[in-house]
Amino acid sequence: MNIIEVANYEEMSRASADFILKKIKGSEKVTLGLATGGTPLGTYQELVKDHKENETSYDHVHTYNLDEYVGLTPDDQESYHAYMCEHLFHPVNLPLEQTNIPNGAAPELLQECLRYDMLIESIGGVDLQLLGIGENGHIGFNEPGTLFSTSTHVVDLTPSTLEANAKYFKDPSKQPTQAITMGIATILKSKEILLLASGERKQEALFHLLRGEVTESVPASALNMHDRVTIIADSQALKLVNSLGK
Ligand SMILES: N[C@@H]1[C@@H](O)[C@H](O)[C@@H](COP(=O)(O)O)O[C@@H]1O
Repeated sequence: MNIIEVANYEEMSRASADFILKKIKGSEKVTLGLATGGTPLGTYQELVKDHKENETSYDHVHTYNLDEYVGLTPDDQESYHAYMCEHLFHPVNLPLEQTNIPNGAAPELLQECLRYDMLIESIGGVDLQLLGIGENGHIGFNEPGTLFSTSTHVVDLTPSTLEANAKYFKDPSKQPTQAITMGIATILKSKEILLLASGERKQEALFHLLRGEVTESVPASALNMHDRVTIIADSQALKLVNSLGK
């Protein structure tokens, strides 16, 4: 695993945007797996800034998001669809027909999971998957205990994940308790993975990922089974690793 330690959130966001831009500029067609949450927001802002300054084209970029809340339609302001349109797709002029996000409002959720998984299978896994990490070590919405062999599935969110993400909902009582997420096996199909972590709240999860055993009780530890993973993390997120792990 390639670990890049940076000073803070802003540096993490710049380094991660540079990493992604190299992929975008280096190929005629590129498939990106994208994440949501607070962590990648700065990265998307940097990509938007670059697009404004350098007119970087996204015409050859196809995207596949990790997850979506069950019950939220794509036009719901609190859906991950809306998040992606607002923070990346619209500002960089990414053709919307080249974007893919699980449909959390699909009438047949199991069928939707199968459709999404086959879509990713059909491209042989994304070229680069961007990941954040949950405080309990989840990736996508794969909660502790998820089998490493899982493909895209519907998940019941744990109390800790609900609590950590409640801040993103104006009315926390409207926060969905289920989500559709790429599975661990789906994520591991990616040709390359970039995981971002910032802040003290992530230090235990990062410690388990980097120094703990590979176990289904820490979903992110599955990344140790992949041979092209880069982690960009700030000093706060690496605090425990640096103090105990050397
Ligand atoms: N499904 C998302 C994850 O993809 C994300 O990594 C996590 C951490 O969020 P944040 O970056 O806001 O800490 O939140 C959610 O659970």
